[in-house]
Amino acid sequence: MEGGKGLRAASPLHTFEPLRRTALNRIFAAFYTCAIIVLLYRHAQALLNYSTTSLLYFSITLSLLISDLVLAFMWAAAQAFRVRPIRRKEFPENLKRVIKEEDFPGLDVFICTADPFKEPPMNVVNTALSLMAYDYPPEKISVYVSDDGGSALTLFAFTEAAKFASYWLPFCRENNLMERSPEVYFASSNLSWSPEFEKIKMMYENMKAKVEHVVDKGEISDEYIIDNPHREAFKKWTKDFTRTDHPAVIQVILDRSDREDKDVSGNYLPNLIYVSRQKSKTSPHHFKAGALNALLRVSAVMTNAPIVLTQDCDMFSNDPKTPLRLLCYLSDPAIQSNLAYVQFPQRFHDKNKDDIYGCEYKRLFKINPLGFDGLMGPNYVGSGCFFQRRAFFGGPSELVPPEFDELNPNHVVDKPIKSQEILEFAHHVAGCNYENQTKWGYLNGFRYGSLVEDYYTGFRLQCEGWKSLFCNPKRAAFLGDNPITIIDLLGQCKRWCIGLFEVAFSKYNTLIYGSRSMGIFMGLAYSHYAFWPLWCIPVIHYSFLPQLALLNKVCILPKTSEPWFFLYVFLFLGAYGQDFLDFVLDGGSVKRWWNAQRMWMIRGLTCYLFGSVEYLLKSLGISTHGFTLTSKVQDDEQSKRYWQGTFEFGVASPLFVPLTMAAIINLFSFLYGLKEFLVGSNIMDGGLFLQMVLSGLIVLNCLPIYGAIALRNDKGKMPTQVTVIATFLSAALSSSAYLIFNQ
Ligand SMILES: O=c1ccn([C@@H]2O[C@H](COP(=O)(O)OP(=O)(O)O[C@H]3O[C@H](CO)[C@@H](O)[C@H](O)[C@H]3O)[C@@H](O)[C@H]2O)c(=O)[nH]1
Ligand SMILES: [Mn+2]
Repeated sequence: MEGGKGLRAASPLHTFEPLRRTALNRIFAAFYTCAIIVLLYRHAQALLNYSTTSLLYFSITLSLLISDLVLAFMWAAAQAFRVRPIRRKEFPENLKRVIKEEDFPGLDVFICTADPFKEPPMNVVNTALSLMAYDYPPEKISVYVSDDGGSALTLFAFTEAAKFASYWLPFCRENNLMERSPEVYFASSNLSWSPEFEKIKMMYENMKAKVEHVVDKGEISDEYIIDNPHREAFKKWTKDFTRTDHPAVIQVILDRSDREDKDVSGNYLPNLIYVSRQKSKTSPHHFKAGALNALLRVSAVMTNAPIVLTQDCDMFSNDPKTPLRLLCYLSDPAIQSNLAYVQFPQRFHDKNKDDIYGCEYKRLFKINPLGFDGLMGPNYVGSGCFFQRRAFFGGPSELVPPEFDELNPNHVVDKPIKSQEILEFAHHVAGCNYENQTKWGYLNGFRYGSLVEDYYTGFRLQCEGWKSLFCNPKRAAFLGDNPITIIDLLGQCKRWCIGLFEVAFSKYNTLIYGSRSMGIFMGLAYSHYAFWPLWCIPVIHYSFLPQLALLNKVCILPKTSEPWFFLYVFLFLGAYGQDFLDFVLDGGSVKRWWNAQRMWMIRGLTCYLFGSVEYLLKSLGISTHGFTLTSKVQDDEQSKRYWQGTFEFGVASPLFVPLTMAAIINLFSFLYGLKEFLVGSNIMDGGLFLQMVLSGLIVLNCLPIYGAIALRNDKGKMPTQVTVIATFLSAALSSSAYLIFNQ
């Protein structure tokens, strides 16, 4: 099929094709729907026959019904992704026929960082360098670094990076490098040696050592800022300057209009601007969304490029031609006029190993691997996403103008960025009280009100009538790291759960408001994520109830001799099998899929549950919950264990208690069932077969947890405290179950 109408068919800029599995998906969905209806009918019938059964049986059926309803809802919502999957392709090589390089749009890059100790400044520098070195006219690029931690260490790292950039950028261009993050490039194995290479490598190592030394010491001694034009800026870090209370610091580190800021080969360098917005304990700062809105304004005042790229500090560019792929869509007037954003996937820089935490789940969770034309592209996932600036100011047909004309997306900046006037105004719009009584965060810019500001903003923009695209080239556009300890991973996921519920239960809820604004399929697709934490209901039910029943020889799932048995088998294999196929057809390995489904189970027993509870407490006003940063520091020992495929527990967190309990109870019920089977009791014919299989599957999933409880002695093992508490609670739970089942 042909995209980009009006272009010669011989040289399209982009195309898309529906995937072959579409028809199969739809047929399967029809069958599966029937099966779900039959299952619900079975439950309803059992409930109605209540008079002839016991209260116990009634409650078990009711609780199974509730979990199955959640499963059915999640399954139905996920079908929105499967009705019309497409795959897109871009042809950047055809661009030169439609657009000249001097007509390329300007690009403002936003890099967010918030804490020099959790997000090492050298990582942030590498991200920035990889983007500054894009294969794009450097005079069209401006890189803005948002430092929410307000740290002089970060500013220092960037003043050093700027010096290095004037060597690094020409080096990348002349050698046509693909990896333009120096750290990644120098660590890669296929390097060709040359004197020039040796020189630049030395330079990088020196800069890195210097920056890391300063960060380790935690302060910048005077000797380091000698001859530095930024000395004045460092003076802003007075005694009273704290991360939560400080004035705005905006420092132009590289200025492309400055004749001195050229690289060693005489080419322009991109603008590089350090921004730390003003913070005060008395005004809300809205975390990352607030930081991005401050950047939207500061960049509007200084450069106002029509395209904005948002980037987390731990995700670097892996393909210098990425912006050209974007242009393939923007050069198509039919698409350009209502396109809010193009999202690129962020893959994990995983050294080709299988990640025990199934890191690909992040991809499956947030980015559907396919594009959904007419129905959906993807949601915005916070990083690796190019926006049209215009999208932040009202729907495609009506502009919601900002307070000042200077912030209007159509405004043309006609003064140099270092001029007094521009700098003063930039500081003004970065003020902590600037947003009071304005539309920022509500009608303009990144939206406030949810800890998943990315998901929420993408959703709201699409409700306004904007479209989005998913661009999934073979070579990943961005690579980054993922947490290597399970507590970091679950903490991150808990924050997402709270944020998603904030959207699900707001007046902009995805199901009603979403379906009304964008149609039922989009509403469902967004709901699949908004109600994500609900997974904890079926996961917890199916991890405890059938097992406790098994321990008491009570049969709560169909017997092998009943026709219902086949219904259960179909429902289970159908959902699991389709998930497996989607994963594998998209290039995932079997082992990765296994890891990903294990993490799904673990999340169900941990962060989905705790996230839901914390959301509840938060909405009752009992507790508050902020944006807890994910740590990007890689402890050597932890890294080693992680890459050996060992789960990293280590901290005594309540999050691990229900998980350990499930591990214990499933092990016991499975062993009990096995014993009964071996001594020849008729428990299998009695219908406990499904319950046995379920326990067995969970035990298999829990193998690393048994290891962490009993076999390991390193720092990452399950803390004894957790094991003791979980054992105690499991004993209490099974005793109560015994009393209930045998009353
Ligand atoms: O007050 C804050 C908090 C965070 N950040 C930045 O936000 C980014 C994401 O934070 P991180 O701790 O890495 O969270 P993750 O869970 O890894 O982030 C995912 O989830 C977030 C929403 O919860 C999205 O914003 C991110 O883009 C997405 O990668 C980082 O660059 C931070 O520096 C800020 O700028 N200000
Ligand atoms: Mn992150």
